[in-house]
Amino acid sequence: MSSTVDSPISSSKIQIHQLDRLAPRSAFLLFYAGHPPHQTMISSLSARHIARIARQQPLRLFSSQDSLVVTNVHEESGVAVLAMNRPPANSLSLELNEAISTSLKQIESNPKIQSVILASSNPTIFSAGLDITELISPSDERLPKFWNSLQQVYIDLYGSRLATVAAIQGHAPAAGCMLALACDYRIMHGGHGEEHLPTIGFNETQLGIAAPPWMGQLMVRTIGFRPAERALALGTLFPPSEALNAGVVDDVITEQSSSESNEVLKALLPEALQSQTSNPVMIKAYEEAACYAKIPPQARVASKLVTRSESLKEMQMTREDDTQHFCGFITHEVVQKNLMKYVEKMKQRGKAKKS
Ligand SMILES: CCCCC/C=C\CCC/C=C/CC(=O)SCCNC(=O)CCNC(=O)[C@H](O)C(C)(C)COP(=O)(O)OP(=O)(O)OC[C@H]1O[C@@H](n2cnc3c(N)ncnc32)[C@H](O)[C@@H]1OP(=O)(O)O
Repeated sequence: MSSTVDSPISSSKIQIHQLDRLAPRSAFLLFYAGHPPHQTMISSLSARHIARIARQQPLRLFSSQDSLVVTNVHEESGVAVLAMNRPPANSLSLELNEAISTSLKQIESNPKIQSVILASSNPTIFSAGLDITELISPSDERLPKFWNSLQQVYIDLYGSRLATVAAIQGHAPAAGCMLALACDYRIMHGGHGEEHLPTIGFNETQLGIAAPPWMGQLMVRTIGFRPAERALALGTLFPPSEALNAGVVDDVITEQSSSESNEVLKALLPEALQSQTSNPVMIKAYEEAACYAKIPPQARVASKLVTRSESLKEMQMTREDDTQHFCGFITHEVVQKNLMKYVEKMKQRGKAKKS
């Protein structure tokens, strides 16, 4: 039996073949059909349930407003988009980390896809790094789980079989910068005038904490030992042109969006990102992603392994120690005080901005 479901959020039609008998593969099947999935909702619906609803009425699989991550695939070009969608700042909570990892794996399971653009539905913030509220007075149970989820995002992104392109529309401090550095290519927006420059970098020391070794090493591998040593110690946040000069990003786009929307981006971008179809960072990110997608995948992946497998192995070997260090460090009284002060300042700044 086969039935077709009209998706209310995209014009694509989903073929559901004998869904009742495909329980464990239902999410995969739906994803495969080019439909942007919502992790929680798909996993919470049984295949039998989905099939029953599908026969009766149009199926609403997710609402892009409340998805932590929104994705879409464009099989013709082999490119997918995975966009963080956690207002107000895409700060990385346990749940957002898990959603990024799950979505990336789902995209990887589509053999027609060779590249993914990591993006943000927020036009001025790529990601504000770790959700600082996860670090303050944390529970003994959640803190290691949280850190593990971040390590996993790094492992999944850095070791992905896909070519990964970061479309950095706005700020990318700390773990936000880590996400970008774990990609294969980084394109940053040049900002809108001197007063509104986005920045990228590891600013941890400014919070009274230090980037963990694997994050610090990622910067070292990206920009070289001496510049990284200095940037890590000072907690430097690079504005776009400095980020380009230092090699933190590969490209900076200064042109403004045009009024004409790009047809491929219209098909590629999830609903929550449709306002970005004329965005020059997105256009460039798509061009780069499509360019990577044309390279024979075995060769591309083999070359990635040459540069990344050692550090990934090291990460796997030291993962547990790293979690212990992190939990010990974060729960230290002095660190907790520093973090509280930092959050207080952040809130004051927010209030001042709003008043
Ligand atoms: C030797 C062994 C050592 C072992 C140590 C091991 C581990 C240590 C772990 C260290 C790892 C740390 C990694 C991190 O990622 S730490 C987090 C760092 N992030 C930041 O410092 C960013 C803070 N935010 C900002 O600077 C700005 O918000 C911005 C991103 C530049 C955006 O600025 P703007 O556009 O002006 O927006 P607002 O400031 O008004 O923010 C909007 C909104 O979002 C809230 N928010 C922002 N960032 C975070 C965050 N990181 N976590 C939680 N919430 C955040 C902010 O409070 C505003 O909320 P309201 O609208 O409610 O006011």
